[in-house]
Amino acid sequence: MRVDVISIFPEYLAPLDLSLIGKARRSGLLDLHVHDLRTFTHDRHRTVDDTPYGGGAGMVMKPEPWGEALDHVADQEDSRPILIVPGPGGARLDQSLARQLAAADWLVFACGRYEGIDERVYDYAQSTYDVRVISLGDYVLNGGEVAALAIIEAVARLVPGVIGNAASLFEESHEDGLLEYPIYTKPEQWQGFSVPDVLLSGDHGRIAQWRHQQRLDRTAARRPDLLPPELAGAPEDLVVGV
Ligand SMILES: Nc1cc(-c2cccs2)n[nH]1
Repeated sequence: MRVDVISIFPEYLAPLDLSLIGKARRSGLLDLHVHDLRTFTHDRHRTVDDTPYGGGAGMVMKPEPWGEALDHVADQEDSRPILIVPGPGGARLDQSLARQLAAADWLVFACGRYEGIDERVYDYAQSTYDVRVISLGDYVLNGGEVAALAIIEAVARLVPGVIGNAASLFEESHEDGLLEYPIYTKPEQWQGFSVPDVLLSGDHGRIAQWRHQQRLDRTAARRPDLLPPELAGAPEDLVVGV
């Protein structure tokens, strides 16, 4: 998978050199390119913003640098990339959308700052990109970089080979609609807390059943909205492993 990120703060994307994403870059699984939007300005002050037409607070990101940056990125390949513009007004990222994006060959991220990007950039990009506005949730960040990091991590870890043990992708929260079961490791006793006996039993059938029930209980307690319709609204003690 190829990923391009355009930002006025390219150093914000430095964490992508770390851990599993960094390893995927070095192995060639992830072809990541970060671009400084100011590269595509031509004035002495490398201006990327200006006052809003119609008045209002704050500044708007000028269309010209974005147009040049998007043309520069896209003209290196002949396929049609997905352009992701993180924003609070977009489609909310969830595991299903992350899986969809993980199937793409090429993602390009436009990280807005200030009050946002001139609307004509979204219109202009349509001819070359599949434009998507994606939100992390109903709260406002100062810029798209943090959202881009989150989306890239959620997507890249689903690319085959990025996570060494693919089995660990299953039974994660939201992978199949339920939250994950509690996990434990050594020591058996810690600060007066014990590991549940069933996990020490060696009875894999009982362990699987206990873990499934734990997932149902946790989902009923923390995210009842995720429960399947047949269980939605059932009192917690009746959400029995099905
Ligand atoms: N979910 C979300 C995205 C954002 C921003 C993206 C770019 C500027 S603000 N805020 N909240």
